[in-house]
Amino acid sequence: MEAARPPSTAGRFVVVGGGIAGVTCAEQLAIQFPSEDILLITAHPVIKAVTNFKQVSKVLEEFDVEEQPKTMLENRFPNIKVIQSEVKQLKSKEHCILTGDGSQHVYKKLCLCAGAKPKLICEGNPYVLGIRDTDSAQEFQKQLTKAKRVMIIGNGGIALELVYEIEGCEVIWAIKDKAIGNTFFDAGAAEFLTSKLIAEKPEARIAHKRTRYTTEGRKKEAQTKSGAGNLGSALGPDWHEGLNLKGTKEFSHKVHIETMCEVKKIYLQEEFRISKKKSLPFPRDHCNQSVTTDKEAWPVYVELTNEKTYGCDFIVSATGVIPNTEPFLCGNNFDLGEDGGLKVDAHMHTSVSDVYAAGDICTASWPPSPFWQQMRLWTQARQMGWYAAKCMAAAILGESIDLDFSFELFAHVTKFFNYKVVLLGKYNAQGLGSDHELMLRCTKGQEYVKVVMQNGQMMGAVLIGETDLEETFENLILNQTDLSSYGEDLLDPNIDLEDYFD
Ligand SMILES: Cc1cc2nc3c(=O)[nH]c(=O)nc-3n(C[C@H](O)[C@H](O)[C@H](O)COP(=O)(O)OP(=O)(O)OC[C@H]3O[C@@H](n4cnc5c(N)ncnc54)[C@H](O)[C@@H]3O)c2cc1C
Ligand SMILES: NC(=O)C1=CN([C@@H]2O[C@H](COP(=O)(O)OP(=O)(O)OC[C@H]3O[C@@H](n4cnc5c(N)ncnc54)[C@H](OP(=O)(O)O)[C@@H]3O)[C@@H](O)[C@H]2O)C=CC1
Repeated sequence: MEAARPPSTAGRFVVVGGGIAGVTCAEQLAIQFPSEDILLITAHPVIKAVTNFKQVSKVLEEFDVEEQPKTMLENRFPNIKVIQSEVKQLKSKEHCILTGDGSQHVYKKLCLCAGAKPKLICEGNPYVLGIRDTDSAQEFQKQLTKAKRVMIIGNGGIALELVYEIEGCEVIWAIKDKAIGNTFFDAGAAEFLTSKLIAEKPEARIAHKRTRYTTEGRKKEAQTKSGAGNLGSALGPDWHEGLNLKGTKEFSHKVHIETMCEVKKIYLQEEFRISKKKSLPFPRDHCNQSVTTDKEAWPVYVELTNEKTYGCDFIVSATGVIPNTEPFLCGNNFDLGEDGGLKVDAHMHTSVSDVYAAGDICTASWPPSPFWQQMRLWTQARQMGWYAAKCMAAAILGESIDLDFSFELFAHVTKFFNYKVVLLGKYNAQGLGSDHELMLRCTKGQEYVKVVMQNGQMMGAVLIGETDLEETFENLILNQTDLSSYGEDLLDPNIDLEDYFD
């Protein structure tokens, strides 16, 4: 492909953030403008790079993610210069950013990819941990090695992974909902998975084809003190693989689930003792014993809204994320989404001139395709970073650009409880109201297949286990094939759908 003309506007392309979104954006800009310097500014000494990218179907993709020292990126792309420094202030009117090392960088187009941070149930409590980056994951591991009981709050991705991975430590899992995994599953899929949580873990794990995560860069940079506070990039698939998530005891799983409750109050040991002396009415714990009879003196106690109180060694707040817009974007006039992200239009452009955003920091604010929704995931960070670079280039070159195809259909491949999990389209009938029907096929311990249908057309699907249906279903959703004549036969395992539709 012929290299694009160097843009004439003053300043250069600047990307903030060394996570998947920022690195992908910088790489793509470097490819499009080989004779231009691209500046990547990131708070952390290691960057995240996508490797072994494979488009496995129209929308489903597989890739590995590596933590790398910044020099590896600079060697691969000599026109990318990485500066390790925290951005302290954006002066959008002047088109410049100020960094912690006292420098000022003028940009012609800027892409903000500063990610997000954990939204904790309580700030400043040393017993409440959030997990975001390698440093916080290591801190969690350190605490776990001394723990007999931990409490996990939240019902999304991190909680699902932790309750399955933690061994040798009692887990009390408190969720707001009736069933586990509300961000990914309905009650049926939750029930299918729950049996796996109660069973002993098999010795050998099944290897699944999926995104992999390696920390080569981190090992190489192990001696480097990041000084980046909590500004590391987010972990991702298989982040726990290299960590020994074992407590002090010898059993594998011991998970107790408290449903439909939230945290009412957290007491440190001393506060708890004082309130006990005042003989407040103490709720009962999961063994149906009053906590007052619990012989253990726990460092921290959690009172739930269902009137139960549990003592534990520490609490993991796996309660979602908040986009990293504070404090460095203060004083600029960004439109924010309800979730606190920078609103971006169909060209990944924010409400501020020449400023784009991608990944966890942004809130997609274009009218979405009927089968897509934003979720703060690795795949979307990569797709947005790549597409943002394309849009920045198109704007400089005065070209038009259509919304990328990856935003046509939501597609996520992951692994929960050692099952392969594929989510497609409106997999939980999001936004479809009551005007839809569900079809199910389930073989206990083996597979769970759910499709969401509307007017005889497939709108979404949840595939758990080795179903091999993802590509066919992807096509059925994208093509909006009329499936009304198949009725329940659509999920008949004796019918080879591929023969019909591929
Ligand atoms: C524990 C965990 C497990 C996950 N598992 C999965 C999974 O299995 N599958 C999946 O798809 N997704 C998963 N995710 C989500 C996924 O990791 C994120 O959606 C994705 O990595 C976000 O990428 P990003 O580039 O937008 O942000 P980040 O990776 O957070 O990168 C942000 C970058 O910005 C830098 N930065 C921040 N502020 C500043 C500043 N002021 N100045 C300079 N630099 C700054 C940071 O140092 C960092 O380099 C997981 C997340 C977590 C926390
Ligand atoms: N395999 C994968 O794909 C994984 C993906 N991730 C991603 O990493 C990011 C962080 O993960 P995670 O923290 O689990 O975030 P998620 O957004 O996945 O889940 C947050 C959970 O916490 C609940 N919650 C929010 N506030 C409270 C509260 N005050 N009290 C109790 N529960 C609360 C939410 O309920 P509600 O929805 O009702 O608000 C939701 O169940 C997410 O973007 C996630 O998608 C993480 C791990 C694995």
